[in-house]
Amino acid sequence: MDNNKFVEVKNLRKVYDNGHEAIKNVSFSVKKGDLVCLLGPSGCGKTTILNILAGLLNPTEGDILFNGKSVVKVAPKDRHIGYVFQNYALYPHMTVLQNVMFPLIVGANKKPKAEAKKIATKYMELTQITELADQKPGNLSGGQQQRVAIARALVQEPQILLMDEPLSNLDARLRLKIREEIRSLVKSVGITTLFVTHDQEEALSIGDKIILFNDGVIQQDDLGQNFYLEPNNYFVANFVGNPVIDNFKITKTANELKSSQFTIDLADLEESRFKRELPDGEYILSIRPENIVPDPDGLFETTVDDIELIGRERILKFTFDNEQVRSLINLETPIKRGDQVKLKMRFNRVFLFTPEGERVY
Ligand SMILES: Nc1ncnc2c1ncn2[C@@H]1O[C@H](COP(=O)(O)OP(=O)(O)OP(=O)(O)O)[C@@H](O)[C@H]1O
Repeated sequence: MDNNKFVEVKNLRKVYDNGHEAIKNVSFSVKKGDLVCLLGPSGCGKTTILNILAGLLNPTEGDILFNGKSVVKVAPKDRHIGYVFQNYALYPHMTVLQNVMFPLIVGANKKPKAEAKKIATKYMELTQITELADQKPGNLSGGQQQRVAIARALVQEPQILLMDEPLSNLDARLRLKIREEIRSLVKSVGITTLFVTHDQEEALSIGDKIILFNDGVIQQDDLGQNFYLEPNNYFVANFVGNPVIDNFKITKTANELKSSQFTIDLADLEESRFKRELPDGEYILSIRPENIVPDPDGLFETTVDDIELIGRERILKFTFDNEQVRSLINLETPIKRGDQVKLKMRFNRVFLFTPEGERVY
């Protein structure tokens, strides 16, 4: 048994009946006990993958292995999976306790009622809903319903937990609280978890690793910090990070990178960071807003269009080639709207992409 490949997805493809190819040759693996976030914009195929893992959808091609064994032909109920749906899917006419016990009192492996109640009680304690046992779902808050759905998914002690945007119906503050609770709960139970979200901050905060998708293709499968520090391509660089990364159109010549307002000597970049030889031509230079900062020796001068306060920091906004660009500065720096500032780039934090999005530096 290879614990590094507790879940293994191999060359998965899904073409829906209408011909839409939602998943295009996707392969990844999940380590036993890890909480992995499947991240990506709406429509990128996250739910399709969860449904294939759960057995609710058949793949067009490819294989899925749990613990080294292919499950493609195994019925959903025999895959030992817990699924928490976006809308919780609780039974409205049942109490919380009846909802949580339900998976244990139906089907071939049903347990005696007393035993089912004992197990349900254990998971209701873990998810802190014991005192809600006799309530109906309609009387519960979103966060409480969420906990019931998680308890119900865990009672069968599945080997894998799938969660599809489980926090999307909660308000911002509750999302932060519940995401921490989910992480600590799944870690204490030790269950291998795949958690779908479109929210990069959520993924960065709870994922042991993140798999970022776009248009049915994996863009990066990595530790959270690497999406930030070493994005694989232009899409990743722009999807992850808040405020979003700054992009500048540049032209490369033999010795220089030239934009409409600044010129960088190629000798100022680190040779070892080039991923390949760069022919002269058009590229995109991208840099995170905290790495382009006011400095009297800056590369270029610009006017501050606007300033946004975000907690302990401020975002300076300016216009470059008709696009908005941002610089992240601390609260104390005495700069105000309308000021002229010179901005300097930390060259070792610059990325270069081809117009097609390939990272070349
Ligand atoms: N039954 C279906 N028939 C045809 N196309 C489908 C079907 N279900 C989903 N799709 C399409 O497949 C793509 C992937 O859908 P999926 O629901 O997996 O995306 P997602 O990343 O989970 O998005 P969201 O966050 O909006 O749920 C989308 O373009 C969607 O329109």
